[in-house]
Amino acid sequence: MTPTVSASGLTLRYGGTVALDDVSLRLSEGVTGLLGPNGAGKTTLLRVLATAVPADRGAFTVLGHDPGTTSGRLDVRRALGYLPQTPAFHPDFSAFEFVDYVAILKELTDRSARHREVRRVLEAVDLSDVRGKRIKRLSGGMRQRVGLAAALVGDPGFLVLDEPTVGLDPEQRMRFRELIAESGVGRTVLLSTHQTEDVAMLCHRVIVMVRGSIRFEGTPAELTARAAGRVWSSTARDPGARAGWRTGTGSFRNVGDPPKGADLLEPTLEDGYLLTLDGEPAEVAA
Ligand SMILES: Nc1ncnc2c1ncn2[C@@H]1O[C@H](COP(=O)(O)OP(=O)(O)OP(=O)(O)O)[C@@H](O)[C@H]1O
Repeated sequence: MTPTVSASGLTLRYGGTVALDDVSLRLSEGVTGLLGPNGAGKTTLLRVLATAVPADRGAFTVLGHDPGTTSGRLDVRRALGYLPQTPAFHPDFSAFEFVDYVAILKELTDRSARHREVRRVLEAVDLSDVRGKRIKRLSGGMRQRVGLAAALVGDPGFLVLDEPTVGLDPEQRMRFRELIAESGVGRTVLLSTHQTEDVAMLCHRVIVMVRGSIRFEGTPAELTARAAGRVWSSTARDPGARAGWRTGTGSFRNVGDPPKGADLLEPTLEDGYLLTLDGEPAEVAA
């Protein structure tokens, strides 16, 4: 697939902390999930790609634009929709007013065309009915949808979403996943998350970051396959297990190096992810 976003050698330090350590990647149309433990550098990578903070070293392009130049940076920002981890809503704004405000910042100067666009994105995230309500009166799920609507203003080709499903109940999360999946049609979406189900359900590619570096890049099926033959059931926690827990049925589910003749279980993406975190060598799948 043709890459729409390419980065090479991105490095960023905060004092003695290396938040990004020589990160290179290629993204294409569709939803790519970014997994990694707390402090792995996910937010930092998203902020760099969203031109919110410059890297110390390295380069990247977004839809052919180079943010290393002043005009290229503007072009990247025009092509970008960014939903940060904690969006800075003005709580007294209505959903419409907030998205309209973002549309003004995105240089949609013609008032009636802009209002049409604001109505379009609010409709796309299913908020038309509450567009006049103040943001402080909306539920957490609705607020996240206001943030997504703001990110979608102007139909950006590259959408960056930082943990958008955090704090949502299962029903809201499912609805939000549907919206992200729709947003990924004909567009490049990079989504950071701690939810392996988000990745299993809606991503066509997945990147795993650990301590500022990319540990794995490939399809969700390839990440799951890393745990093939390495998940098993037992009556007590197995010493060969890198992770193991008692399940609701009373038996143990173990992930790691199974003993001979172990009762193997079907692996999940989470199992592949756990093994990738746990000192597995880096792997970049084609
Ligand atoms: N503004 C900052 N000043 C100093 N250190 C920072 C700053 N932002 C991030 N860091 C550090 O850089 C590293 C990467 O942080 P980052 O927030 O990118 O990780 P993350 O994978 O997004 O974590 P989380 O899942 O908890 O959001 C961490 O060690 C963090 O403490």
